[in-house]
Amino acid sequence: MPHYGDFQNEIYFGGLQGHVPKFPMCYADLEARAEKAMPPGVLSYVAGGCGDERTQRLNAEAFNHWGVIPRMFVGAAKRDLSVELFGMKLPSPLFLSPVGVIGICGQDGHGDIATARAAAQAGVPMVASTLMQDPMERVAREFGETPNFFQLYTPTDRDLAASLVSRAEAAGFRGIVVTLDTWITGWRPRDLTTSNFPQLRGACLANYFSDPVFLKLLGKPVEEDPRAAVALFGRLFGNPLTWDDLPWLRSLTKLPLIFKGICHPDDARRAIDGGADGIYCSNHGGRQANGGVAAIDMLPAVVKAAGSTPVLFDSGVRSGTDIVKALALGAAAVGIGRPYAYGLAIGGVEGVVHVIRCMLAEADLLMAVNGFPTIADLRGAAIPAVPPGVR
Ligand SMILES: Cc1cc2nc3c(=O)[nH]c(=O)nc-3n(C[C@H](O)[C@H](O)[C@H](O)COP(=O)(O)O)c2cc1C
Ligand SMILES: O=C(O)C(=O)c1ccccc1
Repeated sequence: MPHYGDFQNEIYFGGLQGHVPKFPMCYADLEARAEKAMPPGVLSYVAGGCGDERTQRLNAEAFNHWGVIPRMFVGAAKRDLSVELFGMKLPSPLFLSPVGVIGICGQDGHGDIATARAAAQAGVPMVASTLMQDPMERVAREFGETPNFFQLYTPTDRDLAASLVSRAEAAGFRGIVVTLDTWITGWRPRDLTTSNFPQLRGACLANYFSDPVFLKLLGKPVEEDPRAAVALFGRLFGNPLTWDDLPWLRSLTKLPLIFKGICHPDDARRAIDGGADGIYCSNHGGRQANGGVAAIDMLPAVVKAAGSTPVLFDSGVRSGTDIVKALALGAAAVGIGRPYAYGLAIGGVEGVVHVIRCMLAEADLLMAVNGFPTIADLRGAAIPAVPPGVR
């Protein structure tokens, strides 16, 4: 079985033939290339976050709070990065987090389709946002063997919510991720400065505009009155859910149901008691609330509270090293948001696959060097980087 880390040999041996990689090899270079490739409005929307973005920065920096101590004489010559999630065997623990403008991050305006193709090629699940530039049924045609998930922004209209979920089931998605932290958007100075919110300009609304319940509520074809259609989206988008809504959400599907945006152990416990199959620990990459704790620092308590229920994680993951740390802190699977959006912007399908390959190669080689042949071996291996008492 080939290892993800073999990508390194491919690059060095390619160098003997005079080749150097076409795409950036680290996050800083990736970001810099994407800044040149993306239209300013899309770039600021993707790159930005809430307030002065201190939580966004802290998400990435806080990985420095944790470290893995290397183990010797393990001989981790063979590694297995596969995980089992909701009864599905995945070749790696990485997934692509939902990005509700991915449809317009690439050069061709069909970024959801490109991402789905990259997911299929790399064997890495895509969590597809409710906000898509092409309808979910079209995007799902690209999935191949890779299981993928549908992320629901629960609209205020319950029939519309039910319709979106049943369409996702029919299209072949393998789980439903309900995002809880974004029924209203956080204060985002970069977008406010330019009065720019892509969805309110009609971008990425294909799942609404193709939905029978939405069209019935609109009462006329979208083409007849596009402004009214966007306005209706604006009115229906955000549902400030409470615990009372949980039984209804659970009743919508028999697929695995995962709640995204959970950072408090009590919320994890209560969601599991209410029938959640998975908990998704995330602070939305610092886009929603500023001034909070870094997501990675909240992961251990959420994992402990979740017990045997799998905990997915994202926010601030920028490298394979970060993936390894999140796994060591108990994540069942680890997501990336901005990194693959930048990959798409600079290289389409190939760019996303490149970002995935770099992340997994680094994670695999780190596990080799540190003596952890499987993810199960990694569990519990991360400790605070500054041991108590030293600070
Ligand atoms: C441009 C952008 C759009 C996003 N759209 C969604 C979305 O539609 N649904 C959702 O649940 N999360 C959304 N997120 C949050 C991501 O799923 C994820 O939590 C976050 O990007 C992780 O942080 P990272 O970007 O630091 O990796 C979005 C993030 C970005 C950057
Ligand atoms: O921008 C976001 O982070 C996001 O998740 C979103 C997507 C659509 C509408 C509002 C917010």
